[in-house]
Amino acid sequence: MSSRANKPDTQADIELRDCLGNIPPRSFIMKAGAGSGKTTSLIKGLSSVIHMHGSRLRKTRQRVACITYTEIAAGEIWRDVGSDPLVHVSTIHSFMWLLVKPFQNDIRVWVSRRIVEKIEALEGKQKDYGPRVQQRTKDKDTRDLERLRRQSGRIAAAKVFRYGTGSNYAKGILGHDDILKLVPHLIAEHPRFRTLFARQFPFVFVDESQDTTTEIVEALKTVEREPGVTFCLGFFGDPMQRIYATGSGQVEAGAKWADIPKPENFRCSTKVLNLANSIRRSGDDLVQTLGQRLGPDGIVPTPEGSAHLFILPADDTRDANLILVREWMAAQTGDNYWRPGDDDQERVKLLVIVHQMAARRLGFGDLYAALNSKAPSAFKDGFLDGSAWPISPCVKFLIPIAIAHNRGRQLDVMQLIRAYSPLLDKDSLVGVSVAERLKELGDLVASISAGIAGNSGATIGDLLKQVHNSELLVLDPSLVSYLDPNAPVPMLPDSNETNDIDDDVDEDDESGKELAAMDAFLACPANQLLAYHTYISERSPFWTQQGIKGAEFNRVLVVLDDAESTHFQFSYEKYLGLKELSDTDRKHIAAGEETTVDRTRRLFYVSCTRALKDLAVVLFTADVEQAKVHIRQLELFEPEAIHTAAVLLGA
Ligand SMILES: Nc1ncnc2c1ncn2[C@@H]1O[C@H](COP(=O)(O)OP(=O)(O)OP(=O)(O)O)[C@@H](O)[C@H]1O
Repeated sequence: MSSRANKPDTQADIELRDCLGNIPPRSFIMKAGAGSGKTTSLIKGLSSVIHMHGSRLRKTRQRVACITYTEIAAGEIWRDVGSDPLVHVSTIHSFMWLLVKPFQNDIRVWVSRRIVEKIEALEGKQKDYGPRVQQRTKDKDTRDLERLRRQSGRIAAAKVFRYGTGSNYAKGILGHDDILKLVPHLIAEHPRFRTLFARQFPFVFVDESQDTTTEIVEALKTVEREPGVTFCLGFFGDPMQRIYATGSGQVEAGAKWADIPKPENFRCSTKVLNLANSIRRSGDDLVQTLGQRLGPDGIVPTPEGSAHLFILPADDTRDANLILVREWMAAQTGDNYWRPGDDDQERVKLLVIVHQMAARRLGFGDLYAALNSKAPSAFKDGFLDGSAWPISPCVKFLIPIAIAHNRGRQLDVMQLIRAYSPLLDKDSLVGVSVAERLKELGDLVASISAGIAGNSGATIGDLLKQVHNSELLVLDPSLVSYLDPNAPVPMLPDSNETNDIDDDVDEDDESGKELAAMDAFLACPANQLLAYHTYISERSPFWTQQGIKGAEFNRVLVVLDDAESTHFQFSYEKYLGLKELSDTDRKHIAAGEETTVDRTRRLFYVSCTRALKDLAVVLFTADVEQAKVHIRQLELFEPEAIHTAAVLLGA
């Protein structure tokens, strides 16, 4: 077995084993900070289940389920438990689909009801149209309603229901969102479903539980409470590392559950850990201690490391100053890898929330403006990790396939088609010559690649319409609604226009905002997707696909820059007390709801705690001196580790 399963036991691992060995096994939560080894404990826990209960589980054809955040994490965990078939590791969506797939009749009933609900919601919306609702919103609603009514009439014709990336009920395809709603519904309404679930998987562990939706957490807890079933549920998470608004944050332990603390940090150097603890002081006050690291020759001392803050002017010296910071860090730490080089990605992990000006410089200014400036908040959030529904098919399929095609990696092209496209499914090949279909696919891929990685001048709208019309992908219905042939051709707004709006803006007209954002998005040149992809996969603190979450790097450079930011979910200046809170923030505080400050603190915490040894934080701000005086009082960084441009002069 691999290294993670063989890490030395901590007290938490011993308590976890006690839970698993208890008769009946006891459910638990393990809440612990960054780098505390939660995933390591989870893997050790899975190994313990195999060891303690394996032969019984095998006889009764039962398995242990482990839910993780990404396919990549799932693969790593499964390998860490020796690829044991007793353990089923998967993402939440795949796991939920595995549970629900055999219940085809119940799915059909649910889908019919869901369409009726959607129709009723739209009809209700139409009745309540206020004077400000645009005619285009009304037309779109009418088209959506017609589509839903058509689908409703065709449900009976769907032979089986399958799980896909987007949903198309008439074709029997359920999307991600459907699965996350369907399963909690079946769990809540059908005792038999709860019993069968627990019988199949008597142990269920959830990693990164802070980002698991509240509905799923509650549904799992309902199974755990079912009388007469044996079901051991374990949540591993850290509320301070929640990055999605839909995440449950802190999972509360049930009455008889164990609440297992894990106070050590095995990842960060002493200085980085001190900073991490300081960041949490204004949050939930969780304090971590240095974990004792054991090497083959005994205890390995924790490196002292460093955590520096550079407060620098927010002007056109930014890029030059970032290079000077790296030079300074190299000289200070004696680590040459701080200096820029050809293999820069391997050297320093740069984490930054991009803003309008940077996006323009990096080559995706229009795309940024479309999905940020006046866009609904769900688009802004999902922009930073590629999960927003307009852009997600581009991130998952169109961009990777264009890259693979251009590099001549045919195997990767085919793998992507097999994973995402229904065009090679058995059903879709009935009566079609395979050679013809492959030729059709080849042409489509070439055209997409020319749009994204070539100079065909195609817009994102052109590509998505092509994908939709050829049925290359099943797209999310929200997106389909904009690709309708009757929808007017979108126009690209002037990207140099200042689109900044205050965060106190009226949030009521979300449909109007969505229309405007989608117009701009579909009109964007498709070749901006490549630059955007480079940003999110290399610099975004939110990129979970092969990710920042759970990842660690020797040298981390975190850039805090609110300038021109239209991403009001985050503001480093508000977090650091350099900018006044808005009325909206105050309203949220009064209502006990989370604020920009809470979200930014979590983002800052996740970013800083990726550093194994040395960390440089660069704050670009208008008034450097005032910021320096203020930040010193916060006691986040050690006073001698707070610098201004003066320190860089000799670098
Ligand atoms: N018991 C241990 N002894 C020594 N090192 C450990 C131990 N447990 C974990 N580690 C090491 O600490 C680091 C962090 O572990 P892991 O990724 O499991 O933490 P985590 O709590 O899941 O992190 P995060 O929540 O920040 O993503 C890894 O390098 C891991 O190998």
